[in-house]
Amino acid sequence: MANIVIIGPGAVGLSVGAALIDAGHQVVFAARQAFAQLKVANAGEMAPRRRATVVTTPHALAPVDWVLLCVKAHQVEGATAWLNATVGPQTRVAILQNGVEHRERVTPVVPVGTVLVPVVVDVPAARSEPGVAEWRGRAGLLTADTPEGQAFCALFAGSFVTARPTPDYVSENWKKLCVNAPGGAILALTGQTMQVFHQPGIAEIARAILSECVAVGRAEGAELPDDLIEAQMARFMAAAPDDTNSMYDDRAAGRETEWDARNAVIVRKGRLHGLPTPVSDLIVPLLAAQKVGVPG
Ligand SMILES: NC(=O)C1=CN([C@@H]2O[C@H](COP(=O)(O)OP(=O)(O)OC[C@H]3O[C@@H](n4cnc5c(N)ncnc54)[C@H](OP(=O)(O)O)[C@@H]3O)[C@@H](O)[C@H]2O)C=CC1
Ligand SMILES: CC(C)(CO)C(=O)C(=O)O
Repeated sequence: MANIVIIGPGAVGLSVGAALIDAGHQVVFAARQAFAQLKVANAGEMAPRRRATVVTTPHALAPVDWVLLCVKAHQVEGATAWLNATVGPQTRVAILQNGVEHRERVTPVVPVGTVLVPVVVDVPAARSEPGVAEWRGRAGLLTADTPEGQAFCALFAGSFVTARPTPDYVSENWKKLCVNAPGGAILALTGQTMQVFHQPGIAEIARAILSECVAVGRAEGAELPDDLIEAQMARFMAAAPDDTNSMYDDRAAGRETEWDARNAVIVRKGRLHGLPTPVSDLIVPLLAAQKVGVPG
């Protein structure tokens, strides 16, 4: 049994937290708002009763075996007090986020030498209220095939989450960005669900963002096959019309979106490699200009 603190009890944090409780670990949720019960289930299924241990102040915490950082990419700095309270010399910090800059984001806010475990998250999920989340159909996590990646995956043995190390983490991480960069931006900018991909011109924009992501990912060392673009486009076109994603959910609620981690990153890293990213250049300022506090 491991002692685990989950910072950020949102859609992903609650889902993986429920799995870790099922796997027999001591799980504490570090939250801004208290909740007593955890109601987490696969869509359409009854949530089993799980008691939640929740703390709302970092002073109530001490260093643990594992910290799972599940806040949004732009919320990492805001989680510093929680990290200060929970990370000791033996603590490993798993970063469950989208984007490809997990280490760059978290290294400045943890003690030098802290073991970081970036995680590719394939858990489509939404949180409806504190303590309540629904995941949709699959719950997969990927880490690098390192001793700490393996140790992280072992935490989920016997739970509904499938966690596994991959020999090519960089490529898997960029493949996930190839889903998130076009999907998140288009839904956040249009305020529409996945049916928008069938509107005139939208698929072309998605394909262009995807092509830029593939080119930059390859320059960063990811092995991305030639057929990835059309295979991903086919998945977008076949998505259920009312399907959404977390950028859509954030925009719909008037929250800040992860445009920097999912789209500006393509521009940033493209520049480093001298690669043109004209469509991302255009959409990033539009995403950045979306008004926080105004549901869209
Ligand atoms: N949702 C999804 O389907 C998927 C999401 N991801 C990625 O996983 C990561 C997490 O996403 P998701 O779970 O959807 O995000 P959510 O917005 O649902 O959850 C983030 C949580 O972090 C909390 N939080 C933010 N700042 C702090 C803080 N300073 N102290 C304590 N808690 C804090 C928020 O609290 P509060 O409610 O108080 O704001 C919220 O509960 C993102 O990088 C996302 O892109 C990856 C795959 C799928
Ligand atoms: C569920 C999925 C894959 C949709 O793009 C996602 O990562 C997100 O919503 O953030």
